[in-house]
Amino acid sequence: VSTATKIAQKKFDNCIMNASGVWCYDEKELSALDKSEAASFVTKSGTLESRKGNPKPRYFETDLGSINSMGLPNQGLEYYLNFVNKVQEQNPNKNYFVSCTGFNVQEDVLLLEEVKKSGFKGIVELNLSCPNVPGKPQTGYDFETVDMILQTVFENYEGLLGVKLPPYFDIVHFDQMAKILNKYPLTYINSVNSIGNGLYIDEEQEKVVIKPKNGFGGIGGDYIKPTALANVHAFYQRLDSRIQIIGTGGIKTGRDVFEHILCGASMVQVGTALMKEGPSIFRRLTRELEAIMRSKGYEKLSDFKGKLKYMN
Ligand SMILES: O=C(O)c1[nH]c(=O)[nH]c(=O)c1Cl
Repeated sequence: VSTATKIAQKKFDNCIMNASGVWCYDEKELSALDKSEAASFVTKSGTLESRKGNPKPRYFETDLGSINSMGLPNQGLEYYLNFVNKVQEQNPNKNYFVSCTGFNVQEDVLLLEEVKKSGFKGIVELNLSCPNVPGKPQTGYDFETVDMILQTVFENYEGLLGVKLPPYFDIVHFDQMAKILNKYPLTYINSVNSIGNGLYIDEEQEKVVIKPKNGFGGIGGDYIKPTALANVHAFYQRLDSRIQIIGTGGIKTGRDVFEHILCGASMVQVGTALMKEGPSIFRRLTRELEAIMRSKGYEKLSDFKGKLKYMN
């Protein structure tokens, strides 16, 4: 049987979805994702109460990516749980994600109690890496706190739960974080969030381009793909195989999807490029990935997942 026929017969499970924060603020945006070719969707990170977020302009697109300092604007976790529970009922064969984030461990526990009370059957993404709430550090860079949060959260929460991590830039930090993560019954880790506190400048006006934090914001897009691939692969090398990896960062073509999977990702999420192109991007990325797989004779993701070669 020809390779092409084999691929046609074993269409791989779609593995592409949105990154939290992009095209997922309200029911309208989430419904558009649900209608698209995306494998699933994740909501904007919900907090205990709804939030307006930082003053605008707080998002800016560049040729190579984006800078954002949204400040966690969201409708509140309850809104997202109500909506996703409804959608989940209509599509039992899809696994939906709800993202949430507290400002301390007590809030994280309250959020997960709210999830449990709502009867949510999907996957929770605990965001440990928002870089844009003035005065709040990125939890993911405080290893002891991450350990304490996961220990506390898993004392009571039995559902499917993953964590959204910031990018790390030090091999010892990969070692230390993996050691902590391997202690817990995590469904997955999502690596990476934006690279925090970058600065993009309008040279003509000699000015920053976003209002919050004197122009400092999280960087996404082409700028961060090498960092994202390194984080995905570093955790792939270190985590128990029971913990899946969602790869996020710098994805705008089928090649980028292929590279994230080659580094060990089981699924990928698209942020900046989705913001630029809209939900039709999922059809394009799926087609481009299929073409690459066909040209290499791969039938399913496991044929190449994590199989990045080193130079011997
Ligand atoms: O400013 C934001 O809302 C934001 N922006 C990001 O780039 N990552 C996050 O996790 C969040 Cl929560």
